[in-house]
Amino acid sequence: MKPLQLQEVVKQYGDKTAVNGLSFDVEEGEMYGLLGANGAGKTTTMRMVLGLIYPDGGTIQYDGKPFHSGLSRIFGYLPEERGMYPKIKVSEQVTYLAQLRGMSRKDADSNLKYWLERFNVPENYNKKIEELSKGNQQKIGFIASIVHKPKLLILDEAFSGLDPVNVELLKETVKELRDQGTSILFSTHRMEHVEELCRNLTILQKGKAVLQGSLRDLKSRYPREHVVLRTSGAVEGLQSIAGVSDVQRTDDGYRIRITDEGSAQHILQTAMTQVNVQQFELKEPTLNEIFIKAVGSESNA
Ligand SMILES: Nc1ncnc2c1ncn2[C@@H]1O[C@H](COP(=O)(O)OP(=O)(O)OP(=O)(O)O)[C@@H](O)[C@H]1O
Repeated sequence: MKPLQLQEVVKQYGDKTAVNGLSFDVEEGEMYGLLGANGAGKTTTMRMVLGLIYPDGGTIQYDGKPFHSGLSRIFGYLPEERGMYPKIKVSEQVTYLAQLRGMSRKDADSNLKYWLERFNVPENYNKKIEELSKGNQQKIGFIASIVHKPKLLILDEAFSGLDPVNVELLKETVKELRDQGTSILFSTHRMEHVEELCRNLTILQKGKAVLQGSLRDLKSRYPREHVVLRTSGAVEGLQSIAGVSDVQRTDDGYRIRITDEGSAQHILQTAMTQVNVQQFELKEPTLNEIFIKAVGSESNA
């Protein structure tokens, strides 16, 4: 039984179709990536999964069952727009939210203290949200979404507004929760985070899945267009090899763009006849390149 299963889900706002026939599953202990340009339908999908809005078509199932009110206990949600009350103290707010999700005040308080320590902000316990920096508010929002140990964690742009050290801290935490069995639905505009954290993903465009599957499969569907060459010196004639579209000199070799994978062998042969080749690599496309190809110029959907 899958913790989360969407089948042909549709959401209309008037005559605008925000989500159009979307299907995907999230396994136990899996972090699933939801990507798409602004307005593609990511937040709408998450809000449907959380039961905050209802689909106009299709089904959403949790462990094989439809939505029911008891699910709020297993959900954790970090919305894109911070949903915290500015005038209320961190301790009161986070423990209250955890109690709404079925945790005792005592357990919520000790978990909150644990996470504040882990995130190096124990002094925030007695502060009001409005007294905190934007990044620290984000951390408290994140703690509020996990303090009650949810089974299904929904993270909408969870790392936005954080400095690189804190992004690492939250990434490590998310990986730990995933490895402990939490199912995570994760939306972001940062492709490298999806590459690092998610095995499976959907790229949405205007509410439709334009690309879907495992990162490995998606990468294998797209041609490899970059060659990295490290050499002992300069190589003549790279630009004139058939299929080479761009040659850039780097500190210790070349970065070459090709339009045909077959030209990679010719590049290697050409280099080997002239210099010592220290590295030769035909690079897989990055998710960023795949995204741009899939969504392309229509990214302002
Ligand atoms: N309450 C609403 N009423 C009307 N239209 C809405 C509403 N919420 C979202 N939409 C529309 O539905 C589409 C999908 O919006 P959604 O917020 O789900 O996109 P998103 O992928 O989360 O975008 P972003 O990356 O900008 O957060 C957009 O065209 C948006 O304008």
